[in-house]
Amino acid sequence: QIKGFVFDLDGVIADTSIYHGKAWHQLADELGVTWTEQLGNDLKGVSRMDSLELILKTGGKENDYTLEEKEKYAAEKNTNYLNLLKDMDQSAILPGMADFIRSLEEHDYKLSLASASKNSPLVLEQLGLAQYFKNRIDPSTLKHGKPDPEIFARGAEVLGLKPEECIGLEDASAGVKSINGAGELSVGIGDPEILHEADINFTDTSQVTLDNIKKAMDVMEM
Ligand SMILES: O=P(O)(O)O[C@@H]1O[C@H](CO)[C@@H](O)[C@H](O)[C@H]1O
Ligand SMILES: [Mg+2]
Repeated sequence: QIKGFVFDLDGVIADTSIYHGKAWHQLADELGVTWTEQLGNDLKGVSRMDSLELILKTGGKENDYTLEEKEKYAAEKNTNYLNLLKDMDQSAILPGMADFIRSLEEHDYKLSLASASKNSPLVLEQLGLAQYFKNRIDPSTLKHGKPDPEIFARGAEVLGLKPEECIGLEDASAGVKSINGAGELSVGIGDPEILHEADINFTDTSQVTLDNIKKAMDVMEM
């Protein structure tokens, strides 16, 4: 029986993936690395330093910079990202997500947040959703980032639930892998071809409701 929901943030609750994409694209241009949609997708759900490493590797530049220089570039990207976030308000909550989160609370489901982003407390504040996510996994305490199961496994633990009592929600394939690896039921939001490993697929957040999830679970005879 499902008792809890473990949420990714960027691209699931908040329309912030585009801002991360823009800020990484800006940096890739500066570093002379060709930006592609595929690269943009591959960075989704991946921690800041792992994202930078992925960009450098894509450009064959992974050995061109010292750790110090890499940290400087990562900080530069974050400054650009925070600038893009400056005017963000509750209108950046993805369609249907505020109602969905409220409906979960009304039905006494437990909620936790499993985001790779160190900016998630700020984003939740700006969206006026912080009160729903008191159980937030601090990504700086992780040994391994997504697609490793650690963050979603801890997302269930912090709720005092078993993985099989939880549903994880993600927009990134690295995130779906993490949910599956943790033994939770995975809901993939976005292109079903990219998120083909998800147990349940919705093309966009407006379809994510308790009813639709129950219907999909009935189809899976869960
Ligand atoms: O720079 P933070 O905001 O700490 O981490 C971000 O987390 C995002 C996933 O939610 C990921 O897509 C970005 O590449 C990463 O920079
Ligand atoms: Mg995401």
